[in-house]
Amino acid sequence: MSGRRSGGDGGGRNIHTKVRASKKRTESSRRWLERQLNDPYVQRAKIEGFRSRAAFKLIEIDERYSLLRPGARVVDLGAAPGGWSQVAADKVGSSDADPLVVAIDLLDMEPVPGVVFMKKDFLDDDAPDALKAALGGHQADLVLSDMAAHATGHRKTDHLQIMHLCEVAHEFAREVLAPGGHFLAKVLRGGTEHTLLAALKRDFASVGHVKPAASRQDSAELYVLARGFRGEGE
Ligand SMILES: C[S@@+](CC[C@H](N)C(=O)[O-])C[C@H]1O[C@@H](n2cnc3c(N)ncnc32)[C@H](O)[C@@H]1O
Repeated sequence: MSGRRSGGDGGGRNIHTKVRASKKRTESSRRWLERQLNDPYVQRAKIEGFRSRAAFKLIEIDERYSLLRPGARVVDLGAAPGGWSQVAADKVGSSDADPLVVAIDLLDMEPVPGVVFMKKDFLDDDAPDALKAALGGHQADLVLSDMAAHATGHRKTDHLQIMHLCEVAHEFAREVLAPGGHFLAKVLRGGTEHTLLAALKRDFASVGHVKPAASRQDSAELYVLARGFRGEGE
């Protein structure tokens, strides 16, 4: 009788698979760390007190399109850790006494002055009403979505997940935006973003894609910007 137990080979293969997977994880963590250390936006975010390098994407888009006007009401979907909320609150002049920015995320977020935050899944049925209540019955001038589901690494799946978030965000924007309001949302290149553009063109006067410099050039990330909401039912 062989000294090997029947599970021996399987166990051995399992260990090799685990070692390979662990090496792959270590390698990708090493690459991530290297990228962080060499990323000028990560350094700038630290120096300028922003929670994320993503803050510079919104700053850059706003410099080009003037979306964040003083007094504007903003909804920030997928807000954590809070870079976009910081930028929005600062530019619209939001304060805790008169908050103009409402934010939501699955994850917790350290408080940002002038931002009403709720930890919640935006895809929950009651999320739109909770956000509207936080807006105190006011319409919004800008709906932002930087939401991204946890990446699976499967390009098509990641693309479809983010497009779904974006479509639901568009539906929400139709319900809360004031006429003339704007919608900015993250998408990933991959095919169906043109369907979304067509849907947005029915509701907004001007629709297009934006790729800010702070968005990594080797990533499929893009932002769809729809300006000049025509108003519900038009
Ligand atoms: C790229 S991060 C946002 C970064 C943020 N704009 C900033 O400047 O710090 C994407 C966020 O989307 C959130 N998210 C993804 N799916 C969501 C969902 N269904 N509901 C709420 N938040 C979601 C994630 O938890 C994550 O924090």
